Amino acid sequence: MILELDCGNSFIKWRVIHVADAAIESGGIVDSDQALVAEVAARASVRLTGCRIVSVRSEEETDALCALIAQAFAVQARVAHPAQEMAGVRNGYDDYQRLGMDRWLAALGAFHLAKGACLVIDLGTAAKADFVAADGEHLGGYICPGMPLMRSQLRTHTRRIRYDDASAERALASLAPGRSTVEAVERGCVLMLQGFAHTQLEQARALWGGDFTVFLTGGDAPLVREAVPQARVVPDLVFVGLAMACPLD
Ligand SMILES: Nc1ncnc2c1ncn2[C@@H]1O[C@H](COP(=O)(O)OP(=O)(O)O)[C@@H](O)[C@H]1O
Ligand SMILES: CC(C)(COP(=O)(O)O)[C@@H](O)C(=O)NCCC(=O)O
Ligand SMILES: [K+]
Repeated sequence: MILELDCGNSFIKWRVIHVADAAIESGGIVDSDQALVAEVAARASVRLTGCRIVSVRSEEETDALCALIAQAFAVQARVAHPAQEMAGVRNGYDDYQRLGMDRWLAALGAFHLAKGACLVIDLGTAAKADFVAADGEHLGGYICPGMPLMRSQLRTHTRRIRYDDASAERALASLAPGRSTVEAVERGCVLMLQGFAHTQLEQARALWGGDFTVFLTGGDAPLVREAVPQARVVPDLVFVGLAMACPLD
């Protein structure tokens, strides 16, 4: 079995898949290396034979995670690295090594699934959009603060915006104009995310008319899915690209 890890800025997404058919054995989301090792050790019933990782964290943090995995599960992790070109997609950055690896792998996965022009909207710590043309040329993209960053900026840089996580969750039962601080902030930030998604769709339409596929991924994808009904919601899009960039057998 193979352990797959997607290390974002806030969370590590993990799953264990079977080598033969890539069927998913188990998976989860954790907020630390230690929690990851504990969860995988508790739930992955069969011994791991390999591990592949995509990380947007520092090299030191990624190396430390690899060392921890080697120690806990006796497997050498393979870390996905940037490429100028892969699986028919050409990296559109001036310096290809600067493109976030999660964005690159999501673009690879999306082009593989769409087999044509595609727009990837990935809503995590940051909100990202990437454009891949029908011929595989990655045209670049956009990075904005995602839901956790918008929320925490308001909480940190104002004196009178304070609320707890439970009331934040309750506030999102509707998107009507807020009648309390928590409703005003939470709903306002969701509308910002939806506005981001709509603007990206407009860009894609200007580029390609109607002939493209929209993918929606990242932990906060559910907050915009109804606002972008034409999008294919693929929560594991980064893992699709990771399997392409780091084949293991
Ligand atoms: N089970 C979960 N645990 C934590 N966050 C979650 C979970 N499900 C959805 N989320 C949302 O996902 C967001 C993080 O998205 P994610 O794509 O994991 O970010 P990153 O890759 O930057 O770490 C959080 O802001 C949170 O709202
Ligand atoms: C933009 C990101 C911070 C997004 O990280 P995430 O929201 O997935 O945690 C990451 O893709 C990154 O560090 N990119 C490098 C800069 C760039 O892509 O231009
Ligand atoms: K991510």
